[in-house]
Amino acid sequence: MEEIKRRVAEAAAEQVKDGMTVGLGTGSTAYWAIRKLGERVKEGLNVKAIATSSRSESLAVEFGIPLVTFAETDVLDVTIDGADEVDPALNLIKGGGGALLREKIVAAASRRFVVVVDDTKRVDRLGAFPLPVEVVTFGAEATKRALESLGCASRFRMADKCEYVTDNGNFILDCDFGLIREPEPLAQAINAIPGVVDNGLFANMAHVVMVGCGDGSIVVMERGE
Ligand SMILES: O=C[C@H](O)[C@H](O)[C@H](O)COP(=O)(O)O
Repeated sequence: MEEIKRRVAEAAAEQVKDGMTVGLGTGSTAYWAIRKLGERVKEGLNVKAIATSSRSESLAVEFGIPLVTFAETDVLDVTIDGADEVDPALNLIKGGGGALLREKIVAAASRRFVVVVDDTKRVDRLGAFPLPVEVVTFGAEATKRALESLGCASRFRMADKCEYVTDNGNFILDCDFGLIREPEPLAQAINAIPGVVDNGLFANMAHVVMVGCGDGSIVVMERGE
């Protein structure tokens, strides 16, 4: 599995060109893209990057990738990130690693959003993977009840017996909505709840999904406009 992730993530990192500003995703697949980009920087590739989490920021520093901020950057040329589920229309569930908010900000600011996954992430319909929703800590129980009124069962993500806290100081509620018929309206309904910061549904955002398969091939799914 690691080999499949490595191959697909490195193939995406190979597409980065000199002078680009790159969004660095988060997770075990994005790791390989960051690592490969670091190797290319050592060979002379000139890029700048914005990371989607403190973990990826540390990796960028470790691998020698120069970092910038949104104070210096309006638009990123490309972002390479993983996903927890991908449907045939390239809608995604993300946030299994808790980084969904920064990932969505970075993806939304990118000309091209490239998603790298292994083929176990492909589904006909999103929702087997519980949808991560980032909520502010104040009133989190009330936000949980409001979310459940939309028709899900939810639980706070835990880390070492305490609520998991995101890079932004918020909690994550993992929400089981069952299979999701219409991702975009659900994403909007969730984000309309006071206390919700954002959710892990990335509807109509990915431009390309690169899928690493067990036989060594890479399937490229492009979004139809
Ligand atoms: O918050 C984490 C991100 O959305 C990840 O990109 C996602 O969970 C996929 O991670 P992995 O490549 O480790 O399966």
